[in-house]
Amino acid sequence: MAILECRELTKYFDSSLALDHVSLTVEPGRIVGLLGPNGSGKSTLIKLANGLLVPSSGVVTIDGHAPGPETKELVSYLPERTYLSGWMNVVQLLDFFCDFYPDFDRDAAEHMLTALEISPKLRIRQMSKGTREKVQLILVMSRRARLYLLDEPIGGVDPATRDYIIHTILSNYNENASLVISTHLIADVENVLDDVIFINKGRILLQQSVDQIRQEKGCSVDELFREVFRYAE
Ligand SMILES: Nc1ncnc2c1ncn2[C@@H]1O[C@H](COP(=O)(O)OP(=O)(O)OP(=O)(O)O)[C@@H](O)[C@H]1O
Repeated sequence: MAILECRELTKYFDSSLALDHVSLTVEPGRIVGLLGPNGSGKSTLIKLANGLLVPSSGVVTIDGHAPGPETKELVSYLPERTYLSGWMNVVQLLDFFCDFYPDFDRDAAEHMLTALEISPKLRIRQMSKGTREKVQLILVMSRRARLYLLDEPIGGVDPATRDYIIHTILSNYNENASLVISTHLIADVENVLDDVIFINKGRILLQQSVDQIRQEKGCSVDELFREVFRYAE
């Protein structure tokens, strides 16, 4: 069964259409790039999957269930904006995640924080944007979840560290889990993606595996994205 499924998922904000009859599936064990320009509906889709928004029509399910308390145990979510309190330091954040999430692997988180030389005493409000993103991503990826929904995880991280982060994190997560990464930094993530979903103005333009794209179209995801969006209305 698909871990995430949307059928004809539609979301209006007042009269403005943010998602327009979106149908897609994410299978277990896949790393999926949700790729689209600003305002294309990526965050709206992820929030609907988390139950933070309610669909105007259509359905979203996680492992066959509508978003709710049951699915929150399966999903580890990295929101677009931080929800962590500025006064908390890294140790307090680790304590918080341990208390809150039974599936949190504290050793794995500590290991990644050490690898990235992030001091345990550092408070959220003292962190640079990039460091804050690294810490949040480590916390979210240290849960042993079935589905990770990452909304723009690495926008503030410098390009030299992005690759390292992506690989550190991917070498620490459960291979049977699925990952949806929303980003417009395609070149940085395309080597780790199994599938891509292109979204524009609330509509899915393409859902395909990266291997298929390379074989059939003979180009990289980044090149195809530029091509498709050049002609998108
Ligand atoms: N709470 C809201 N109220 C009204 N309109 C909203 C709200 N949230 C999103 N929208 C609108 O819905 C559309 C999709 O927004 P969304 O945030 O999902 O895009 P996105 O692809 O995540 O963009 P970005 O890459 O800039 O984060 C946009 O036109 C946005 O202005």
